[in-house]
Formats: sequence, C-alpha cells, structure tokens
Amino acid sequence: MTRTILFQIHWFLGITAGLVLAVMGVTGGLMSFEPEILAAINPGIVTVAPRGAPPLPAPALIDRARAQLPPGRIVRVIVSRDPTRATAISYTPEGSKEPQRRYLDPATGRLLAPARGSGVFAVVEDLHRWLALPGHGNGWGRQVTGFACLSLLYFALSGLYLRWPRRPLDWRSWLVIDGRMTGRNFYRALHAVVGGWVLVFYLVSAGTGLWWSYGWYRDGVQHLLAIESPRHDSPGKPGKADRDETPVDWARAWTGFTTATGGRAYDSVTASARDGTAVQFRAKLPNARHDRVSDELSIDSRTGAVLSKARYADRPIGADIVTSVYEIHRGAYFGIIGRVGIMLASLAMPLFTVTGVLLYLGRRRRKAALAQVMADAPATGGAANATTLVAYASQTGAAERIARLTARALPDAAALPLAALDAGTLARARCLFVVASTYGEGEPPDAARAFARRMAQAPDDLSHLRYAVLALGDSEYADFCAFGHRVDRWLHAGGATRLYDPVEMDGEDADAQRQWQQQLAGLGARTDQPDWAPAPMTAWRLVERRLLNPGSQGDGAWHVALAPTDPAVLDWQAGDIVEILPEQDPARVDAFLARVGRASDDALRATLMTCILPTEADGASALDALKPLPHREYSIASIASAGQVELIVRQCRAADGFAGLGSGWLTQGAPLDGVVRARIRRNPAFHAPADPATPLILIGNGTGLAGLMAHLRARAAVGGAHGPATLFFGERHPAQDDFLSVERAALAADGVLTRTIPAWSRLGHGPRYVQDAVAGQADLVREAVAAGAAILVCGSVTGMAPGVHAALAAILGDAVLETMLANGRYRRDIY
Ligand SMILES: Cc1cc2nc3c(=O)[nH]c(=O)nc-3n(C[C@H](O)[C@H](O)[C@H](O)COP(=O)(O)O)c2cc1C
Repeated sequence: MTRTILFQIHWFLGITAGLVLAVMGVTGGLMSFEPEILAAINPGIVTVAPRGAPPLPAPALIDRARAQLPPGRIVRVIVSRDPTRATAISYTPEGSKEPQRRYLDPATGRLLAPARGSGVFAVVEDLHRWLALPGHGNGWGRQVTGFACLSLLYFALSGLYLRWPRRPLDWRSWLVIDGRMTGRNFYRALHAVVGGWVLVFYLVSAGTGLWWSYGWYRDGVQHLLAIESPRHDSPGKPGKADRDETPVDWARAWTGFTTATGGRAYDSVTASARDGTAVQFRAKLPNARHDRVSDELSIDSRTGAVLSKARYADRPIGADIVTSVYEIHRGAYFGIIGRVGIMLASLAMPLFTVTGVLLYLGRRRRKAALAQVMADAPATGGAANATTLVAYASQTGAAERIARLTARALPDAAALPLAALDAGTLARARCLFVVASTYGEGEPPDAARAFARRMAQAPDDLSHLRYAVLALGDSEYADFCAFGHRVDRWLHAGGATRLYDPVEMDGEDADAQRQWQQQLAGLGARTDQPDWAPAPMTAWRLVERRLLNPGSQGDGAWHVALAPTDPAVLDWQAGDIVEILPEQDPARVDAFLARVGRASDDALRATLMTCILPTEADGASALDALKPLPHREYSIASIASAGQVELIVRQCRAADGFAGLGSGWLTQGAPLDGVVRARIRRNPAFHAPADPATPLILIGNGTGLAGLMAHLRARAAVGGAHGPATLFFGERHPAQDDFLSVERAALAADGVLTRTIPAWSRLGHGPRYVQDAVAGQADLVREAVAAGAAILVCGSVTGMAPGVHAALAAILGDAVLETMLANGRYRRDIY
C-alpha cells in the first residue's frame, strides 16, 4: 500500500513538475561553470594579458571606472590578486533598475568592451530561478520553482524507496545498467540506475534550492543550526538594498577595509554597496575552496569605521553552512568534484523527465488494454460461489487483462486479485488459474506482497485443487518470471494438481498468450474467441493428407503436410508448434445462414468462412461486428530440413456435430494443394536438451507421437553419437493405430530409437495406458534418470499427462521431478 501511494505520487508529480525540473536542471548545469565559460569566451575582457605593472589600487580603479562609464551608481566591485583577471564593476545606469557588469584592465583602469554571453547567462539565471516569468523573484515563477524543488526532494527519496534492491549490498544493482536491456526496460534502468548515481547531488541541490523559495525553510534551517541572525542570502545578484541611491565613498570604505584587515593579501575582494552607506567586503582567502571561504567585513563608507567583522577562521560550522548555501547548492563547497558532479547531475535532469514520460505512456497503454477488456467483457460471476477462479497479480494491468480474458473464456469462472485468495476461497475452489507478473528483482507486484508473505507458510491441504500458472515477466531480468514460478511451487507443495507446466510470457509475447489460450481450450474453455494476440500468418500449401489409422475404433488420425510458399519460414526446432488459421466448414456456414434467414446472401457466406459464427445469444447486431476465427495449434512432427511441416491431426467433432474447426479444416475442408494460412511458434518449453548425448525418455499417446517423432528425427538428422532414446507410446490397438511404425522401425535399426514400450488400450493384455507402461518400467526410468536422461511428454492433458506425472512421481519422487521440471529435464507439450 505504501509503495502504491508513493509510486502514484511519484508519477503524478513527475508529469506535473518534470518539465520545470528539466528546465531548472539544464539551466543550473549551464550556470555551474558560468565564470569559466565567460572567461573562456571573453579573452581580453574577463581575462587580460599580464602587463608586468602592479594593478592599480581599488579606489583608483573605481575612480577610473566612474570617469568612463555613463552616469549611474556603482554597486559592486570585484578585484582579484591574479593579474590576468580583469576588475569587475557592477553599476546601475541612471534611470535603470538593472545593474550591469563591465570590466577594467587592472593595470591601467581602461574600460574594456562589454563581455559576450553575459546577457544569455542573465536569461539562463532567470529561467533557473523563476522560469523567467513576470514578477522576477517575487512573482509566481518563484513559487513554481520552489514547488519543483520540493518535488525533486520527493522524487529522490521516494525513488530510493521504490527501487531499493533485494540485495542492497550488491553494488552492481545500484551502479550498473545492463547493456542488454532494450525498450521499456532500458528506460527503466536509466531512470533507476542513473537516479541512484545522482541521488546525493539532487538531495543537495534541492535541499539548498528551497532556501531561496521559502522563508519558513530558511528560518527552520537557521534554527536547526543555531544561527541567530537571519541572512537572506541571494546568490550572485545585487539585492534590493544595492539600489539605495545614497552616495557611497568607495575610497574611504576601502581604506577602512585595508586598515581593519592589516593589509592582508586576499585572492579576491568583492565589495558591495549595501544598506545605504555601508559597504560589505567579502575577502576570499588564498587557495580557498570556494568563494565563501572568506573574511567578511561591513565598513561605514562615510567614516571608514568597521560596522561588523567576521573572520572565516572564527566562523562556526552552522554559520559556515548558512553563509555558503549558494556554494553548497552549486557543489563548489565540496571542491571541483562537487561542482562537476552537480553540473552533470543537473544536465541529466531531462533524462528523468523523458524516461519517466515514456514509462508512464507504456503503463497507460497497458491500462487502456485492460480497460478495453473490461468494457468488452460481460461481468464474470462473483468469486464467492465460483469453483473456477482466475487470480491475478498485476502491477500495470497486463496480467489482470489476461486473467479477465481467461475468466471470460472459462465456464462459470471468476477473476479476482491474488490477494483475495484466502484459505476459505482456496478450500472452496476446484480449479485455479493464476496469472502473475514479477517485479523488482523477482518480487511480486505491490498488490500481491501480502499474499507473498503468506506464501512463506506452507499452504493448507490443496489436494482437491487443479491449477495452472501463467507467469508474466521479462527475460531481460535475471529473475525471469520468478514470482509466477514461486506461486506454482507453493500450490504444488500444497498438493494441488498442476494442469500444465507454468507458461512463461516474456514481455508482450504473443506466442505465449496464444499458448495459454490454447491450453485453456484443451480444458474446455470457449474456443470461439478471437486470438488474444494477433499473429501474422503466411501462406502454406497442403501437400499431403493421409489417414494413418484406417479401421480404427477411434476418430481418424491424419498425416498432414504443409509446404511453405516462402522457404524463409523453414526455421524451427524439434518441439516447436505450428499455428494454423482455419476456415469454417461450408456446411456449418450454410446451416447458420438458413437459421438467420440469409441463405441466399453469398457475400455474407464468403465473409463468414473466416469469422466466428455468432450465437443466438449474441443478437442480430453481432453480424455487424464479426470477429475473426481463432487459430489452432499442432505439434510439428517433422524437422525443418524436411522442407515441410508434418502433423498428426485427429479429426474431432465439435459440439454442433460438424467437424472440429481446426481438425476439420486440415483433414477435409482445405483442398489438397490449396492454401492454408499458418505460422511457426517457438516452444522452448518442449525443446530437448542441447547435448545430443543426453538419454531421452519420450512418453506420449495418440497424436502426441508427433512432438516425440520430431525429437527422434532431429537426432537421426544430426547423426553421430547420441544418447539412447526410449519411447513409451499409447494408442488403441496395434492392428490399426500403430502410427508411423515403419519409420520407427527404421529409426530403431539406425540406433536412434533404442526401445519402444507400447500400451494398447483395446488389446486386452499388456499395459493398458501409457502411464501403466511407465509404471511397469520403474527400474528403467530410475536408471535412465540417474544416467542424466531428460523426459519429454507429449499428448493429451486429460488422463495421460496427470497419469504419467503420477507414475513418474511414484518412481522418482516428487522432489526429483520438481527439480527436473525446474532445470528443463522434464518437459511437456500437452493439450
Ligand atoms: C520495475 C520492474 C521490475 C521488473 N522485474 C522483473 C523481474 O525481476 N523478473 C521478470 O521476469 N520480470 C520483471 N519485470 C517485467 C514485468 O513482470 C512485466 O513487464 C509484466 O508484463 C508486467 O505485468 P503487469 O502489467 O501485470 O504488472 C519487471 C518490470 C518492472 C516495471
């Protein structure tokens, strides 16, 4: 909660004060080295060639200045011991209120040409202090910059809190930007890491910047530092008193100063006419770190008497801080490193404004996508009575969006935040889907932190619960999808049954989104929804279609081959998936048209072939907002070098009695040699270990043989030495359903397939299902795993996958299986 509030204020202030701070930062950065810049661009004016002759005494220089300047009043004089520094004279011409600065040759008193750039710096300073708005220091510009200063303090402190790393002693997390990061992650890393670098500088400049904005702040600081006399010290420019018209006797004042300081040599002396006839002298000590390492005297110019005298050596630390606020503000108090640091930090200010805005826009986009889903969605039922729950842990809305789409796809499901998933709700639920993103360094989103703390305890008995997790994350972070995996392990530890291995979604990975959608379809979710993430499909040609199990007691299983029209797409690995965009069965479309009384509407018929057919509940207007058909996906049985995608497709029946959308299209609807729209989806979760020496245990039933065949074919194609491979395969009857037996025999003869252990459910003897075959080979499985085998499972999610999992857990132990799952040695492609 605290984090959420701090964050909301952080971004709200960011979009309001960010621009002002960017202006203040750049102008402040330019001002940091103003004297050096002016000197560099004004040779012969701000700096002069040394002449060998000693400089004229200050009163003589002032007299010469008066003689050469137009009528006006001299308000400040700066003389330097350095013979190459010109004497600076600030004077207010008659009829004007703005002092101007001119320079004199210190050896001759000759008035030099006006310095270039000082006008620009005057504007820069006005921008920095009050955004150059009307009213100068007394207008509302000052209020705006004061507010921006306060905001900067807030940004620095709240930013530190929000980005506090899990391993605070790890200096890399503070200082290093991971160069591999891209897009939003890169902006975020810049924002957070550079923010860490400049944090101290911002605290210093904002903390001192407030000095000129708020009287209460000055009083408070002085009170804290036990300074009695308030001094409203304005940086650099002559104050209001400087404009007092009383004549000043500079010669007498300077004599008083020289007498009072015993003729001591100073680096430079700044004399300002203040408070009527008093002249304030600031004499910078030799080799001083900054301008305020100085003795300060006030001299009555009428008598030369000392009105006040403060030696630097006697100045207490509190008074030193108050006197040096400006020097602290610009970093000079800390020497050249402080000055350079403040300058760079100030110039970096726009970076935070820009990256902050980019991150804000990204979040808005996600929130808008969520709002769209909320607007489209018929409200799902309340969580109180639903037995299927979809819990989300989301920071910027991506996980929540998918959770709501998930709840909408499933019958009688309700979406709820993970935080609402208390023990009672978990006890009532029968099926749980968790969509969880990861934040910080492998941490939960803010709203799920309390739940994450509860996860420190083992859950109550969850053996009644079936679940699946979609973990959102970003692979540019070291702890990729860590929180989703943590939830998965916690539910599993409570005895809940995993329906699918956690799906990892990298950023906005459309593939993972569709994989999740497809898995839900396998669990009875609505399949008439358009894809949650659109996929660009390319044209493939249907080049082969052959029934693999004529005479089978089950539905027909077909060998289907698709060749791409663009060979560039021939690029996949064993374990990958093909997504195809089906078209409607014309008979189904005709039945629909007849039902809605539009049987002769050929244009509508053509359109409907690629669209979801509205139901009666959708109403007549649904025909005006038709949605495209969703894709269907299949495990690829072939390898890319074969030049075609080969599939094993079971022709199934939809609830309306027509052939299933995808299987019907591939096995009967699409014309042979006709075009099928399709695309490859990488499925790293079912890739084999990279080392071909790894022994493989391949387990599958029915069309699941396709995904397993790809791995065997990949090994055969590579040739050379490879580890043994054992295949457990379950089907109905060997007489009709022993798919691809000829090819498997060839693979066995080549030594690629070491052993096949079948399970025939209608044979009447031997193991009935593939899980029974696995259970019957406990020693083989145990020894293979001990020898480093990886287990790959492909086939139906209901029955086969949980049965095989239970058999493996019984043989290997749950902990071993969990470890294999985590390190990629137990992988499944189940549907
Ligand atoms: C500050 C921040 C830290 C993140 N840290 C991680 C991380 O450690 N691991 C990870 O996999 N993803 C990380 N991510 C990526 C998010 O999990 C990802 O963007 C996700 O899609 C956000 O989903 P949401 O909108 O539901 O919160 C991080 C994102 C942000 C903004």
